[in-house]
Amino acid sequence: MTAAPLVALVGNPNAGKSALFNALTGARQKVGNYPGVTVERHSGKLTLPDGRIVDLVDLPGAYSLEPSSPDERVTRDVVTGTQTGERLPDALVVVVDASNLDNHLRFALQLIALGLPVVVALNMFDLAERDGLTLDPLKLSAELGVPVVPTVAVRRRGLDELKILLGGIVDADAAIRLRPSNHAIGEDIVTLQRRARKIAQAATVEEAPARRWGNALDSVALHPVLGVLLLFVILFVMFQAVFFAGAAPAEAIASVFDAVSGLVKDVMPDSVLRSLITDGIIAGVGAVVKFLPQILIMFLFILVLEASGYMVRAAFLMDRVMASVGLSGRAFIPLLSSFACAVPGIMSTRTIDDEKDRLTTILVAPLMTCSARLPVYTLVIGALIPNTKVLPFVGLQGLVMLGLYIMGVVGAFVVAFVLRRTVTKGASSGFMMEMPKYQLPRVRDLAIGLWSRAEIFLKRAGTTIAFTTIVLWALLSFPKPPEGSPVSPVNYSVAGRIANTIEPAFRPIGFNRDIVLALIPAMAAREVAVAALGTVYAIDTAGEQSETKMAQTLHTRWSLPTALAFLMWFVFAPQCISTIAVTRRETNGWKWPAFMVGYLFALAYIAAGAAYWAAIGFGL
Ligand SMILES: Nc1nc2c(ncn2[C@@H]2O[C@H](COP(=O)(O)OP(=O)(O)OP(=O)(O)O)[C@@H](O)[C@H]2O)c(=O)[nH]1
Ligand SMILES: [Mg+2]
Repeated sequence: MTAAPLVALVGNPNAGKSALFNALTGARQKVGNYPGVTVERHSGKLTLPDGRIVDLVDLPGAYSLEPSSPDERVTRDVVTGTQTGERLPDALVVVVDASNLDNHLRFALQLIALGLPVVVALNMFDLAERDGLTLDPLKLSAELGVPVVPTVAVRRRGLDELKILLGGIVDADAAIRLRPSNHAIGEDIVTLQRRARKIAQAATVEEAPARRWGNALDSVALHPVLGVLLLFVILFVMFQAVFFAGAAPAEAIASVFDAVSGLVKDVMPDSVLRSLITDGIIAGVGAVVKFLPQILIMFLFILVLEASGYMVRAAFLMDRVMASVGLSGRAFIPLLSSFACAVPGIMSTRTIDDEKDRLTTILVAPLMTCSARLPVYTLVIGALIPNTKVLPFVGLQGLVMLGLYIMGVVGAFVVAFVLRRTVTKGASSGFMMEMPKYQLPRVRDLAIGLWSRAEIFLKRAGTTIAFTTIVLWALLSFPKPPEGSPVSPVNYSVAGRIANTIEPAFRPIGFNRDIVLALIPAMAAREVAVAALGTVYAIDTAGEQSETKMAQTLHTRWSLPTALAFLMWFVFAPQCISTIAVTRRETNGWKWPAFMVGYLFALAYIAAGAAYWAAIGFGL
């Protein structure tokens, strides 16, 4: 049996390769309206009209065959057959953006010159039409010498034609494989660019000056003052929405968990097993899951900003700030993805060409406030920061939350500044990123994006978080104090004793025993802190605790300075095993993850202490 033919999707960043890949294979690869979304190869299966199966790979976007960053290297190695563990593709689908033809044709010409069978997907044909650009695919095909098919990946237009053409070129019996013509491969960039422009002109039938509302939008979005203002307004609205719109659904989820817990208590006699189910699993997992609405609201904002094309504008605005601390403009998007989770953020640093630049970005990425901190922040802020309005529509809780996010960003900038002058010394490179076109986000894409986040979150709640909570529950429940003992069950337990031993080390920064108890299991994943507090209080109050009442318990047991210290700890502390693991993988060793963990713990301790003593000093 021969293996299925291998076809690779290649082209410039943001041409729509992943959108096409998803449409052809039914996969759900992330698409986003900015360059550098895909940084690894992904593969899937595609069925041709004649029933043959083809292995399709989606590759990271590249600008040319001379890679300037690790993700582009993957692309070059795959199409030249030098990637280890990967055979040379049998054909290429070269994806070009019809509305940005001369830029994209440059790379297309290099790819065609490799000599592999090629189909060109003239993608984003709808955007070209919107911009008043009329193209002639047949003319383009004649100029390039390969078949060309207009496509609109996101509306599944042109897919059937594409598959037919593909069927024609992936012929398993093709005995002769064209030899690369060294013509365009050896051609210098200027000649190549000139040829690309000529071909684009030849294929253009008409270019009507379209409405340039995008430009009008950009004159505000990219304005040095108005643009920054707009960015802050957007962020501000986002954090207010997290609190206002998220609160009611969060309470609804909490009351469902309470109801289930009540039901278990009604049908089961009081036993260790019942305590495991109610105090351990339901209290722990419920405490985390209730934050799902807030996390989804935050992601909805981020997804809309990504899909609309605004993110790259924000990156451009921040470029000057980034450069002043020695980070490259390209670091913006990895850092921004780290607001979701540092793991994909650190992986997307592969789009940064300079090694020192890239390392600095990796080292500061965990300072961006990831979504795992959201439950912790929301719980503590909700419990201890008064729900007052500073101004109409401006809630204090949302402001404090925004403040914590800003603290993380400022922390990252300061650390980057210091690192670039010490351990990762070097010059920073400038901003080089194409501005994507503005687009209305598609509901389907948003839904898929939200769904995949919800899946990741719930999976974590069901695995890592449930597991650590069960272990913690066991450590908190045994041994049991003898009947009539004055010592509380938690203090008598193994976990309580461990926490009481460690607690003195944390007393200078205002942490109480409950916090220390929550902190230890939260080393695995941050949300566990919330789950752990849920379990601690459930056991401590002999099951009287409920999800909906957790905030009240915190309110009575924690002082404001302690709460602030706790929040500051979470801004900085490196409590995430996955982040450490991905840093090891991306830096090929333990040196940098160890450095990262060390400096972050030091910062966390200092910041928490400073917050605690400052709050006491101000008499809070
Ligand atoms: N209007 C329109 N938008 C498209 C089309 N194809 C893709 N898009 C959008 O263009 C953006 C980029 O698409 P992706 O599929 O992520 O691009 P990519 O080529 O995989 O980009 P990288 O992974 O960064 O190399 C996304 O916002 C898509 O929704 C199209 O034919 N028409
Ligand atoms: Mg992609």
